[in-house]
Amino acid sequence: MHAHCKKGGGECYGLKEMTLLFEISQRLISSKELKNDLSPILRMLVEYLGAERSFLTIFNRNNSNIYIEAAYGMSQKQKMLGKYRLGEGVIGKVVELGQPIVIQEISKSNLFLNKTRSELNKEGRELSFICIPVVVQNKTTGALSVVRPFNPHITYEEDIHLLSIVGSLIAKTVKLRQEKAEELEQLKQKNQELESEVKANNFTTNIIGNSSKMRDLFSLIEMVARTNSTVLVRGESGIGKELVADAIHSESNRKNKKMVKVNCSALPDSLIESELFGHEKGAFTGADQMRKGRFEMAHGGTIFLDEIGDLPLSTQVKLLRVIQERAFERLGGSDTIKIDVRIVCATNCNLEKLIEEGRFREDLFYRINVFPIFVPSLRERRNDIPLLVDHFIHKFNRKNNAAIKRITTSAIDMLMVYPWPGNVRELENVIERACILARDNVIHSHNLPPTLQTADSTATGTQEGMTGVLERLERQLIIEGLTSTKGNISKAADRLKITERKLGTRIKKYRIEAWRYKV
Ligand SMILES: Nc1ncnc2c1ncn2[C@@H]1O[C@H](COP(=O)(O)OP(=O)(O)OP(=O)(O)O)[C@@H](O)[C@H]1O
Repeated sequence: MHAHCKKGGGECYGLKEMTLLFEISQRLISSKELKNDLSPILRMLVEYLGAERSFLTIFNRNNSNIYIEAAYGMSQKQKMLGKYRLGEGVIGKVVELGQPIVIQEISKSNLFLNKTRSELNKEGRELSFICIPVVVQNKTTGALSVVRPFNPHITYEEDIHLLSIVGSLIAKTVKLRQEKAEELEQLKQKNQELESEVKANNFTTNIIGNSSKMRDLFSLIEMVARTNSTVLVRGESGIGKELVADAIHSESNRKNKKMVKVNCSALPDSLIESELFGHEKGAFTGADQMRKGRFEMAHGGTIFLDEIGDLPLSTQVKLLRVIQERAFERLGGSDTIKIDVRIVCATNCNLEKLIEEGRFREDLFYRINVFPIFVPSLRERRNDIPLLVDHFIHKFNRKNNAAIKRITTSAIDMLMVYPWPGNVRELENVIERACILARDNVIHSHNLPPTLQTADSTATGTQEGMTGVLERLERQLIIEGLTSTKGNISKAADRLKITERKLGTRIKKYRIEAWRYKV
């Protein structure tokens, strides 16, 4: 190397540099740890060259950022500051062009950005910056830089030559670091995506809707969630009242505590009290152990009382006391239990009418009606239908590992005009059924249930005659009855004001699959 030295003098490259290269290669051969830390090599470079600092930057191909991977002679803070875009400053240019760049006197250079905010001269002596690309398989993986006092005895070709040899010695390690960093970056990105998915998985992604009515609903939920007020969620069946209750809990500061759900209509009157308030051992025949009730279980959290209109009058009195005093006794017990619980109730009943009929206590009504939230029916927000359909197709695909891609315009048209007595629940069922029937991963109008087929789409029109039209109407009414009672035949018969037997024969006649409406 001495032979290449263009200028004479003691600072000329020579044996010293040969020794440096030899030592670097020795270190690379013997140490596995260098894979993790390149700074010993940078230190050697600085020491042998009498340089100020040296650093290695790596190019991240995922985001085109170049950052300092290892350095010697720089603080941690300076390292953090050393971030460059492809083509930005000296380093960005070296990586972009794959060519070395030398800046003789950095204090006079425009290209030298000094992002790391380092000194631009050393005790009055100018500093030079030499940067070479680290190339692996013809691709620039990073750049190796040295900042050292300006030395008029050394030509820059020599600097570049020496650094290029060091660069090729460490190239493999740099490549590994690059891959690792990119992998890390990808994981970070994935993590961020998941995090935002979880965040986005807040109530507005669970409760689908973009109509103004739904947006109003979202802001009501947000407002009330933060308080401890009792909430009454009202609206038709299958409309998403339970989702609203979930949202109130998950948006509240009780979200890390339990949410206990009780369906007041699902429990026989004889059991509801012990279910809600618990019982002591021996409180009644069969009570061979003490059992905590749902209110106790919900302590610190939220209790959701669904179908509150179905609560027997005797239990209503007790509930009133819980709401007023947050206190109760277990069945058969005398100790008063105090609880801290947020109460959310829901109903699809006309509570005002129940009060008139003496089936619901007026005082309880006022206690639970502190903050009523009305959930709009699907008919009132038809423009949400396409969004909901997409959501349910996605949900079905995920659940069944299916690949339904789309729904035809004519099928969507049919969904848009249907009155949806069973609301979103009915729409969900219709889409699930259509997904099962879809043959080419596309939902067509013929995959939708007959109730949705209009005269136009079935091409019957008035030709079917009065009996046909009446039968269709009868069938539709039965389906609506079943939908609104979740497939409960006796309740549906009640609602349709016909006997259960009569409803049974009609269901058979029209080949209605009543089980489909059970949820
Ligand atoms: N806005 C919505 N976005 C997404 N899914 C919804 C929406 N509304 C309802 N659903 C879905 O419809 C079904 C019925 O919802 P939910 O049980 O909350 O209704 P509900 O009003 O409580 O009914 P009910 O009064 O019969 O208890 C659920 O599967 C729910 O996930």
